[in-house]
Amino acid sequence: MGKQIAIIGLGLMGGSLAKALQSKWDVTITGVDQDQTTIETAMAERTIQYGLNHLETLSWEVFDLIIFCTPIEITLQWMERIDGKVKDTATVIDIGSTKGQVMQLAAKVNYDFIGGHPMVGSEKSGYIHSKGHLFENAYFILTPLEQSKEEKITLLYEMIDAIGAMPITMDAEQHDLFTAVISHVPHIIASALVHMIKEFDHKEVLIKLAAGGFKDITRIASSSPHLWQHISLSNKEKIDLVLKQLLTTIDEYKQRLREENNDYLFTYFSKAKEMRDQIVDTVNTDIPKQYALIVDIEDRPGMIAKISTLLYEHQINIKNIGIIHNREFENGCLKIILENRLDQVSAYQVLQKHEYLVFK
Ligand SMILES: NC(=O)C1=CN([C@@H]2O[C@H](COP(=O)(O)OP(=O)(O)OC[C@H]3O[C@@H](n4cnc5c(N)ncnc54)[C@H](O)[C@@H]3O)[C@@H](O)[C@H]2O)C=CC1
Ligand SMILES: O=C(O)C(=O)Cc1ccc(O)cc1
Repeated sequence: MGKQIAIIGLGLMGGSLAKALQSKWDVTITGVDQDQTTIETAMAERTIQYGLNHLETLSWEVFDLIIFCTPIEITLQWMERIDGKVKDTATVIDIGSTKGQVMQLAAKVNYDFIGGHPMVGSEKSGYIHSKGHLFENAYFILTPLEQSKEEKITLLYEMIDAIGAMPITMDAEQHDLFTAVISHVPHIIASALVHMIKEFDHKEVLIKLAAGGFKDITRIASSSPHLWQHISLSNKEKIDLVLKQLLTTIDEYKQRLREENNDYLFTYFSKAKEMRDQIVDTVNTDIPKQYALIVDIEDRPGMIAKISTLLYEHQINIKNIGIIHNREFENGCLKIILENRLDQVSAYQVLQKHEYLVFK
């Protein structure tokens, strides 16, 4: 019969986790979501064996693993309400984007709660956008308490391995600072850049012209406002600290620009380039960026061969092809480099025609 798992919240993340666990582990999944259509779809697709549209009557004591995939404030409410209701051998986790608040509460409740955060997602939300291979090659952060039991951490390592992700352990404080730096503040800045447009005349023209860099850097401003409102409130101290540091950097730039300090300006951009190029290197060591396509596929044997053959049949030369082994903030995990722009466009069309999810 396998493990009895409850997944609370079957949206983008919960739906994806349910799909991944259903296909990769020996499990019986009960899915709970307030949205009845979500439950019906997940049942029809056999993502879950049992479905419920409210939490009040859930038999918490039957589950080996309970996973909260709800907005953080809902997770906090229910973490308190289930105290005394889960069995001793159960492991309870969440996958929320901030860890300070949940881990403070985890230290008080009388069951074993370990924080989790897969460092992958998208600007979309809801079950409709969920996919079983979302977690492949993504980092999955765990924030255990000092008293967390070894066998429960091991179980979560097994789960992370089963869904194709890579576990990293840290404490909640460190997690919230790191994510403020690499995720939360970048989301705030992306939205600030979009707001900046309205401060200037000819807004419509500016929007029309906003391509290239502006479009790249503001993609994440299209994320769920509800999600980011709650992430912001739930990590306000760390976000404040990081924003302060960022404003110091910008103020210094402004000052040096006024002084026309040429050396400073060059160093500003060259140091940033040097560091940004290193990030690209850790994501993928040997694939250059130009004429690239990203294909959202499952990381399983034969997929590269299948796509290479398809492009070969259409006389499209591949310069390089490889799996991206860190999917954080990426749309897909197979990266293809083409010889030239024409091949890039042709490959894009061929792959789309064969119903691959492909990004330029
Ligand atoms: N969206 C992303 O890219 C990522 C999100 N996360 C975290 O995952 C969690 C969920 O986010 P998403 O899946 O993106 O949101 P979502 O909006 O796609 O899904 C949330 C689901 O929870 C359900 N829900 C809300 N309140 C409920 C309640 N009281 N009872 C039952 N169901 C309820 C909603 O109906 C919805 O289906 C959040 O805590 C977020 O911080 C973590 C990593 C990435
Ligand atoms: O799509 C993107 O770029 C994201 O930033 C997705 C994301 C959103 C929230 C998280 O806690 C982790 C990842």
